[in-house]
Parts: sequence; structure tokens; C-alpha cells
Amino acid sequence: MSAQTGHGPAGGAAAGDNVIELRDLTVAHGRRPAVHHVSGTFRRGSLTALVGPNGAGKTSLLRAIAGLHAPEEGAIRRGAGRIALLPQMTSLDRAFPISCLDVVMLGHWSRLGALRGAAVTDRTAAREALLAVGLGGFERRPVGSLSAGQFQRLLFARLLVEDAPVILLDEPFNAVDARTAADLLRLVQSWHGEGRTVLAVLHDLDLVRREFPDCLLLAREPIAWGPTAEVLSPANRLRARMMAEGWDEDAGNCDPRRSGPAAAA
Ligand SMILES: Nc1ncnc2c1ncn2[C@@H]1O[C@H](COP(=O)(O)OP(=O)(O)OP(=O)(O)O)[C@@H](O)[C@H]1O
Repeated sequence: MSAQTGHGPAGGAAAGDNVIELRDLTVAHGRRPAVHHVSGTFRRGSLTALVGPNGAGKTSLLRAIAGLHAPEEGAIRRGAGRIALLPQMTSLDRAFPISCLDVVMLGHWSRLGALRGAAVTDRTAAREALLAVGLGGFERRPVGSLSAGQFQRLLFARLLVEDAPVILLDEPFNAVDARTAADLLRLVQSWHGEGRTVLAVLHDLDLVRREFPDCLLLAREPIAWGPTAEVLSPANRLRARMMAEGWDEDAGNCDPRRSGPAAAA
């Protein structure tokens, strides 16, 4: 498969290229919108950074795309293929008594179903995934004994065996050292090279400019979506900051007749 880039509100691609399409999407907690009026498409093979201030709705949007949070309004059209999600590390309970190999095996079960017994080849693939993320020999280690960086490597090993065409990453390089971040970034780049569609929540804008061809800048609503250099203009970043600062946490849903992103990339 060859990698493609380019997507956003303007679209322009053939429908089959659009792996995920957001139609005037609002995601809410209770009746309070976390993010609203997002419209646009992620093209097959695109590599997109999802950026924005704290509380901008990035995690909420990611979870909605993954199917873990139903839209309050609007719709998400998902093309064929599974979606794998790497949650924020802080949201995971690492005290759970489970071995590293078993965590990686969970990637098989999400792909093939929990009722199917593990085959020898599945265990081999899980061991190979551990090796690929630099955790060879960690098979029997309880996850609770891992450092933050090792734990993130482990979750990437699980993504490797999940083998999903669409991969969502929530702050994948948070709380890991530079070497671990570089190793994990190489995996992300290899997924992009294989034609997978990758969307990653990130805060490091220098990294985004260097490594992510496309970007969605969010501040409860899309500020801009498209080629990274254009999206991360000083004017767009200022607007995102002002939108985030001016947001009323207690506001309910707004007029549903309003639609479309605030600004196209
Ligand atoms: N489970 C929840 N229940 C109620 N409100 C929530 C919940 N999760 C998120 N929110 C609210 O939704 C809004 C968006 O949060 P979200 O975590 O999606 O933002 P974010 O851009 O990922 O933030 P950060 O960069 O700080 O991780 C915030 O106001 C947050 O308080």
C-alpha cells in the first residue's frame, strides 16, 4: 500500500479514500458539548496530528471516532476496517495483575474475538511484537513493574498485533524519554508507510511540524484542518487560544441548525 496525505473539511477525494468522515459532529458529556460542529474527512493512509489547548475536546473526539462515545449530534461514517485506540497512559490501571505477554495477546483478541483460543502463531507474533518495541525478554514481567516508557512500548506492541488499518493515538509520547519517543515515532512512521491511517493527539508542535503532514487544530470546534504548515499559522493558534479561554464550561448544546467548521484550512 502506498501512503497518502491530505484531507480535511474541503475533502475532494473519492469517497472510497475517506476512511473516516465526520458530519457536523457534536460529542457531549451529559448535555455539555466537549467538541461541536466538526465536519471533514480523514483520507486513507493519512497521518494527522490532532492538536489544541487543554480541554479542547481532543480525547473526546478520538474516543467518539473509536466508537467508545456516541455522538450527541451529527454522525461519524467509518469506512471498512477496524480502528485501534491507544488511550492516554494516565487513564490506564497499571496495577492490574497481568503479564506483558498477556497484554500484547489482548491485541489478538480485539482482532479475532475473545472466544477464539490463542494459537501458537499468536503467541509467536506477540513475542515478536515485544521484540520490535525493545521489550524482548519481558514476556512474564507483570505490567505493574514497568516504567512509564516501558509500559508505553508495551501498548505499542499490542497495537502491532492488533494490525488495524486505522490507528488512533492519545498523547503517545507523553511521559516517555527522548529515546523511547524516537523509537515509538519510528513505528508510527512505519504504519504511515504501510498505508495505515493514523491520527495522534499531540502537544509538541515542533514534532507535529516535523513529522505530521496533516493537522486538525481543535478548540471545542475545528479552527483549521489540512496541511500542517497552514493549520499551525500564528493566526490560527491565537484563535484557538482565544476560543479555549472564552469557552463557557456550563454552556449546553448550541443551535443545531448551525453547521460546518469555523474555518477551513
Ligand atoms: N468523562 C467526562 N465527564 C464529563 N466531562 C468530561 C469528561 N471527559 C472530558 N470532559 C470534559 O470535556 C471537555 C473536553 O475534554 P477532553 O479531555 O476531550 O479535552 P482534551 O483536548 O483531550 O484535553 P487535554 O489536552 O487536557 O487532555 C473538558 O471540559 C472536560 O472537562
